[in-house]
Amino acid sequence: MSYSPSSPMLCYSPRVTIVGAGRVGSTLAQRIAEKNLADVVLLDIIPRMPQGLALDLMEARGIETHNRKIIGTNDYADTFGSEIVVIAAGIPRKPGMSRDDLLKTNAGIVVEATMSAIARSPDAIFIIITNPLDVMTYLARQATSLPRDRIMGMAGVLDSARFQTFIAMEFGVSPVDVNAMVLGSHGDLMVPLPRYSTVNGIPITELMDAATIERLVQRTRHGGAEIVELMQTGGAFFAPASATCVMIEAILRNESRLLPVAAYLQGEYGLENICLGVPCRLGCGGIDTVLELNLTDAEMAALHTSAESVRENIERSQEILATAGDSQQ
Ligand SMILES: NC(=O)C1=CN([C@@H]2O[C@H](COP(=O)(O)OP(=O)(O)OC[C@H]3O[C@@H](n4cnc5c(N)ncnc54)[C@H](O)[C@@H]3O)[C@@H](O)[C@H]2O)C=CC1
Ligand SMILES: O=C([O-])CC(=O)C(=O)O
Repeated sequence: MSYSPSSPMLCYSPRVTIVGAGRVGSTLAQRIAEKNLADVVLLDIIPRMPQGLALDLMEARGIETHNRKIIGTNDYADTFGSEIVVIAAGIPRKPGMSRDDLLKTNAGIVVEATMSAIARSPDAIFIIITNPLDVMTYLARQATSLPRDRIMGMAGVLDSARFQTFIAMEFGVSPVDVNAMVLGSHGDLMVPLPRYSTVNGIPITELMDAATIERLVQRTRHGGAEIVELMQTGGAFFAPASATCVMIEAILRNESRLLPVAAYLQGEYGLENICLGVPCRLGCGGIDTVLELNLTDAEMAALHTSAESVRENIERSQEILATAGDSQQ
C-alpha cells in the first residue's frame, strides 16, 4: 500500500535532536516520543549505544500508542533540519562535587556539540542541560552567536518544581495546586522567591512561618546534591527530563508558557552579557519576552550575588577554552 500526500505540510513531523544519550538525554527522548511531540534523534559519542536505546524506544511505540520515529546515531549528519537541539552531553557530578567542578571537562564538550549541531540545523532553537548550566548556556551562545530568543538553558523549571514539591509536601496539598518560582543560577546561590510562590494563589508567606520557608528554600538550593548523595552514581534525570520536555512542548506547540529559563540578559535586572535564570515567555520562536519582576532589595542582591558566581566561572571557562585551543595548535 502506498500513499503520496499532495500536501506535504500536513504530514510534517517536527524533529528534536538530543546530544548526549545518557540518563537525562534518553529519558527526555522517551518523554518527547510518548507525549507525541516530535520525532527524536539521539546522538552520543559511544558507538552503538544510542542506536540500542532508539531501537528499545521504537519497540515500545505500539504499547505506548504513538508513531514517533526515534533515531540513534553517532553522526551529526543524521540530526539535519531539527527544530530543537538539546545538549545533554557531558559528565554528571559525583557525591562531594559541585556543578562547577564539571566546568573543565564539559566546556569543550558543549562547545563542540553545539557547533556540530548548528552546522546541520541552522534554524534550530537550542536548549542546554549540561552543567554547570548557566556557564554552558553562555558558552553555547558564544560559540553559535545565536540571538537570545533561540538559545536557553534548562534549570529554573526543575528548581521551581523542586520548590513546588517541598511546599506541597510541607503543606499537605497536591503539587498541582502549588506554583513556585526560582530565579538565578543553577547552583547553591539560586534564588527561590517565596513571595512569588503560592498555594492556589495564596503566597506561601501567608501560610508558613519564616523558619519553615527558609528550610524549604535551603532544601531546594541543595535539591540536586540531595539526589546525587542518595544515588551515588550520578544525578537526577526523571525530573530534569520532565522540565526540559515542558520547555520543548511550549515551543513546539507555541503555548506562550511563562517559565523560568536561563536566558542571555541584555540589561534586565541590571545584568548583561550573562546567562541566568529569569522568567521568560516561551513560544514557537523560543524566548519571546524576558519578564522583569519587581524584586525587593534583598531579592535583587541575592540575584546579583548569584550572577557574580556565574560571571567568575564564565571567566574561568574562557581561560580553559583558550588553553585547550593553544594546546591543539
Ligand atoms: N540543567 C540541569 O538542571 C541538569 C543538568 N544535568 C547535567 O546534564 C549532563 C548529563 O547528565 P546525565 O545524563 O546524568 O549524564 P550521563 O553520564 O548519563 O550522560 C552523558 C552522556 O553524554 C555523552 N557524551 C559525552 N561527551 C559527548 C560528546 N562530545 N558528544 C556526545 N555525547 C557525549 C556520554 O557518552 C553520556 O552518554 C551532566 O552534565 C549533568 O550534570 C543533569 C540533570 C539536571
Ligand atoms: O545536581 C546535579 O548535578 C544535576 C542537576 O543539575 C540537578 O539535578 O539539579
